[in-house]
Amino acid sequence: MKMQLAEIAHAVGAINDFEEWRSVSVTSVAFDSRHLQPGGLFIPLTGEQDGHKFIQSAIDHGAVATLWARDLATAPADFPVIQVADSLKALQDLAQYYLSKINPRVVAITGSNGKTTTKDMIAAILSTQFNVTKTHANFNNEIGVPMTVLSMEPNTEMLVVEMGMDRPGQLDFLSKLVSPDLAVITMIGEAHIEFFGTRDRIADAKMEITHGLSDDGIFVYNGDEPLLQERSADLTQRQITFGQGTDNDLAATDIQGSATATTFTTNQWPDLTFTIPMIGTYNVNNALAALAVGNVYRIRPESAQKALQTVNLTENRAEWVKSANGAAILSDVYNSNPTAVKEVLAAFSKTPVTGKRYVVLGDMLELGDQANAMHAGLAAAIDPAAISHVYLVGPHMVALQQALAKQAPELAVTHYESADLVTLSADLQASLTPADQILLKGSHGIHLEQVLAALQDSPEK
Ligand SMILES: CC(=O)N[C@H]1[C@@H](OP(=O)(O)OP(=O)(O)OC[C@H]2O[C@@H](n3ccc(=O)[nH]c3=O)[C@H](O)[C@@H]2O)O[C@H](CO)[C@@H](O)[C@@H]1O[C@H](C)C(=O)N[C@@H](C)C(=O)N[C@H](CCC(=O)N[C@@H](CCC[C@@H](N)C(=O)O)C(=O)O)C(=O)O
Ligand SMILES: Nc1ncnc2c1ncn2[C@@H]1O[C@H](COP(=O)(O)OP(=O)(O)OP(=O)(O)O)[C@@H](O)[C@H]1O
Ligand SMILES: C[C@@H](N)C(=O)N[C@H](C)C(=O)O
Repeated sequence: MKMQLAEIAHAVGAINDFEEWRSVSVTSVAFDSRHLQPGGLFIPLTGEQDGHKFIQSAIDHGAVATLWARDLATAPADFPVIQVADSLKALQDLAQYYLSKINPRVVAITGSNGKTTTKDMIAAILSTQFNVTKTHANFNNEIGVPMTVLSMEPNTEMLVVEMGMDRPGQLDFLSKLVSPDLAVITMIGEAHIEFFGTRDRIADAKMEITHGLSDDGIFVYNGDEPLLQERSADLTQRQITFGQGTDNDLAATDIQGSATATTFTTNQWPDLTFTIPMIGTYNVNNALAALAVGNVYRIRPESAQKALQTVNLTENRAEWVKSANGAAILSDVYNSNPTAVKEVLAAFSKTPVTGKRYVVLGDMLELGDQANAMHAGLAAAIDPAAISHVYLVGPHMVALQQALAKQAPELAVTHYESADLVTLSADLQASLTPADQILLKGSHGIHLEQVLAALQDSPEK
């Protein structure tokens, strides 16, 4: 980005006199002083601590100006300051201004699972023809979305933005913040169901992503999900469905999976075989969503085919890596919820292996009073003929341990407390041989990435 301070001050409703600094040029923004680049605007946010206390660190890292939502008397002397009432709102207002200035077409993606993967796939396909800016990693909330907007280069033609939520109203806000031209819902699962109670209410909240859609906007959604089909009937915008069902506008046909890649054809382009460098039928759905979006923007299917084949995916989403002793690790440690676990277990249990298959499952968080039943319910997705040993981590996983003791008493199952990741890692290192495969999946808050790092024999990520 490149804006002068005067422009920024007007966009955020500055309440101080900034005239002497009006021509200071800003080329980036950061809310963490440690991430500031020279020429950056520091945006002090309040988390556990008050970000304002890091202003000197911001200046040391190259900040040329700062927002300030505190008494001006506490601001740094002789340094460009824009005083605002609320720095988070100022960040959001600045993003909305910058978005209108660059004026890209906006594709917004949400869903209980698959947001990040689908975002990466859509960006890869659109990048074959357009200048694309996409969400960095998982920056998908009321801070992450404005940061994504402000990361756009001036020549950005397409903005591909991931939107997350764990409460009603959040997607309504984010959708109205960026006014998408096209909105995608990947699927409805059980993520954050603790705060909704039912999948119906999750679907209601996910549909909020259409609230910012213009009348000529487009809604792309998983046509296999009845909760979305029901709700899409209320929309006037053009709709495109994708999924496995043959009645979808874009349906997968002839899916063939291997450990490291999945191929499929579609009803729209029956003579074209698509390949994605990842495991799982569920990722075919993510690819279908991306193909549907590419088709809206007239990307040739052959170009989309090539883009999917080499898509650069965000780490720890069913990513194959090697352990220090050569065993194959399927790292799916970013997050977890029941549908995601069942999907990846189904795929992992079919992968060819010469040694044994091990599974490490960490607690699935934010499931509320359904947690015990949902953890026990995973037992049906664990095939003792395919899996040699199940390692469970966290208090909720005791319910799965008990269910497996009844369902498959012969299956080796070991349970660890959340604090015992070092012990778990040591036990795994003692068991794994180069011929084995191991799946790691757990909620963000269980931090199985620590086990991953131990098995890769690298410093904790
Ligand atoms: C509020 C905030 O700024 N949080 C960030 C902060 O965390 P924390 O509060 O622990 O930091 P501190 O108290 O230490 O610091 C306070 C501020 O001071 C800054 N600072 C600190 C030290 C220093 O030396 N210099 C500094 O300037 C600091 O940056 C703070 O601003 O700091 C962390 C480290 O920078 C940040 O990671 C943290 O950011 C939070 C996680 C955040 O929301 N970041 C967004 C950019 C984002 O999108 N993060 C995503 C995860 C989003 C997510 O969880 N999405 C959910 C769905 C949506 C749920 C929604 N309700 C929500 O709350 O998110 C999902 O399921 O996907 C990501 O990180 O991947
Ligand atoms: N379409 C899908 N259906 C079911 N599960 C999926 C789907 N896509 C991905 N997953 C599962 O969800 C995990 C996270 O994928 P991804 O990060 O793309 O989703 P996300 O919605 O961004 O997740 P989060 O909300 O945790 O950031 C994957 O590793 C996989 O286990
Ligand atoms: C990534 C974050 N929003 C999230 O989903 N947290 C849950 C509770 C987790 O820790 O898995």
